[in-house]
Amino acid sequence: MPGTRGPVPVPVQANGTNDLTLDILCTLDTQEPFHTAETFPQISQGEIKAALDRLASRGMVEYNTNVAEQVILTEEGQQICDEGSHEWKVWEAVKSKGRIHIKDLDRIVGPSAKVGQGNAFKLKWIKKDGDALTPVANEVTDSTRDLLRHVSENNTFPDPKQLKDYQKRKLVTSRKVITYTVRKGPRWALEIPVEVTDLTAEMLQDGSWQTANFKPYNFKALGEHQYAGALHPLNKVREEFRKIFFSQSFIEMPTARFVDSGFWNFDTLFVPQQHPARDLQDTFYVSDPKEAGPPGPDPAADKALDEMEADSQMYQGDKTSTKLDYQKYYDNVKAVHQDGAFGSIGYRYPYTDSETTRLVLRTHTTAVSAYCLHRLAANPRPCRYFSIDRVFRNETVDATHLAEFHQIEGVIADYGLTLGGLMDFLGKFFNKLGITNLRFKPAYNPYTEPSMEVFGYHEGLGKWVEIGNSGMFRPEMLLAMGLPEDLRCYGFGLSLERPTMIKYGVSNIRELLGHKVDLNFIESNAAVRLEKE
Ligand SMILES: N[C@@H](Cc1ccccc1)C(=O)O
Repeated sequence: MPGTRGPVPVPVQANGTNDLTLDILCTLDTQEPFHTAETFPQISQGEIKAALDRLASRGMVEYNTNVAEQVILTEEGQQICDEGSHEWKVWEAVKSKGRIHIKDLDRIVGPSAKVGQGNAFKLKWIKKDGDALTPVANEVTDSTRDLLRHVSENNTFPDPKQLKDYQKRKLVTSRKVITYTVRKGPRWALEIPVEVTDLTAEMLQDGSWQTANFKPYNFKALGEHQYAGALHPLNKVREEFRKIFFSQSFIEMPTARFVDSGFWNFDTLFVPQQHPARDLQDTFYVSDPKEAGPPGPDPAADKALDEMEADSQMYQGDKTSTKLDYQKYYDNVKAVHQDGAFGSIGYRYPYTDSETTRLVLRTHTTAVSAYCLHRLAANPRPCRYFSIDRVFRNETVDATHLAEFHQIEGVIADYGLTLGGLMDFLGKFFNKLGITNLRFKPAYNPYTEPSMEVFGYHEGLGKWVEIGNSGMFRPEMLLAMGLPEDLRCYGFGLSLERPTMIKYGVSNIRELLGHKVDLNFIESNAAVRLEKE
C-alpha cells in the first residue's frame, strides 16, 4: 500500500555489544586515525572491510587501504626458531659429547644431521677426526635462528638480499596483507543514526522530511538480476547465416508453408512417386485436411518476394513478366515423370495425380526453392535466394537426430554457371564460417546433376564431417518450369543444428531443442560470430 510504509529504521545498537561497527566507532572516538592491523589483529580482513563499508557508505568514517607484503615463517622455519638451526644442533651435540662417531650422528641429532653436518663444517664449528667429529668452536652464534626470530617478531626480513635464499630453503614465505587506516568521516557520530529510505506522504504533511536523515543513494550497488527474454542459440546462429546471405545479395524465400503438397515437395523435384522417401516411414502425411488443391500461386509468398525484390539492388532492371501457367507446369512435370521430356527419358511409370495433392509436412525447404524458381520463369534473370527454416522427417530420434530440424538452403540462378563455379562459391561461403578445407564427394539427388556432398575438416574433432549437400538443378526441372535453356541453377543445403551444436559445444541435440532444454543455458549462452574478421 503506497504511503503507509514508514521509514525503515536501521537499528541503533548500544555501545558494549560486540558489533564490529560499534568497536570501530569507539576506537575512532579516542584514537584518530587508527590502523586496523594494530587494533583488530584477530579479525579477518573481509569482516573489517564489510564493517568499514557499512560506516563509510553513511559518511561516518573514511578509510585508506594499505597493501603490504609480510614475511612469515614456514613450518620448518618455525621449528628452527624454536629449537635452533640444523648446524647448531649438530655442533651442540658434538660439543656436549666432545666427540661423536659419524655413523651415530643420525641417531643422536635426528633428521637435521645431514644438512647440519655440512653447514657446521663450512662454518668451521666442527671438524673431522678420523671417523669421528669433534668441536672446533667453543661458542657459536646461530645467526639463522636469530634471523628467523626477527622474522617471527616483526614479519619483515632485515636483509632483502638474503630473503631469496631463505625462501628457496623454504624457511620463510611471504603473504599479502591488506589493512586499513581509518579516520572520522564528514558525518561522524558515535552511533549509527536512523536513516530514512522512503519519502512518504505523511512526512510531507507533517514536515518531518525537513529534518529527516535520508540514506544516500548507493550508485555503486549492483542492480538486481533481470529476467529478460533471450534468443535461442539456433536463432543466434540463424541470424549470423542470414547476415552472410544478405551481404552477398541473396533475398530470403518465404518459408512459412510448413505443410505443402506432394507436388511441390516431391514431384517438381523428380522424387519418383514410389520413392522410399515418400513412404510413411520417412514422411509425415497430414490427415486433416488430407488434400491440397491443384498447384497455384501462393499470394502471401508472392507478396513477400515482390517486396524483397523491390528492396534489392540485384533485381532492378527489366520488369516485363509473362503470366505463370501453373496447369502447364503441372503437365510438364507429369510428362517428365511419365514419358520423358525436355531431353530427359523420364521414369516411364504411370503418374498418379492423387499423389501430387497429398499434404505433407515438408521434408526439405527445396520445396520452397522449386516454387521460387518456377515463379522466376515469369521474368527470368540472374537471382540469389536463401532460406533457413524448419523441415520434418519421420526419423528415429537419437542424440543427433530429431523428427524436425532446420535447413539452410541457397539457390543461385545465372547464365553460364558451371560446377567449378559452385565449388568455388561453396569454398568461399564456408570460408566465412571458418571452414577452410573442403572436399566434395559425388552424390545423388533426383533434382540435381551433378550432385555433391560437401565435407569440411573439423579442427576440433580432428576429422572430416559432412556439412552439406549441393548440386546443379537438372535441366528438365528448370525447362519444365519455363526457364530459358541457358539459365543454370546451383542449389545447396545444410542443417542449422550441426554448426550450432559445434559452436556451442552441445553433443546431444535434445539439449538444444525440446522439453529437456535447460532454460539457464538458453539465457546465459554467449553470442556467436560465424564470420571471420
Ligand atoms: N534438399 C537437399 C539439399 C539440397 C538443396 C538444393 C540442391 C541440392 C541439395 C537436402 O535435403 O539435403
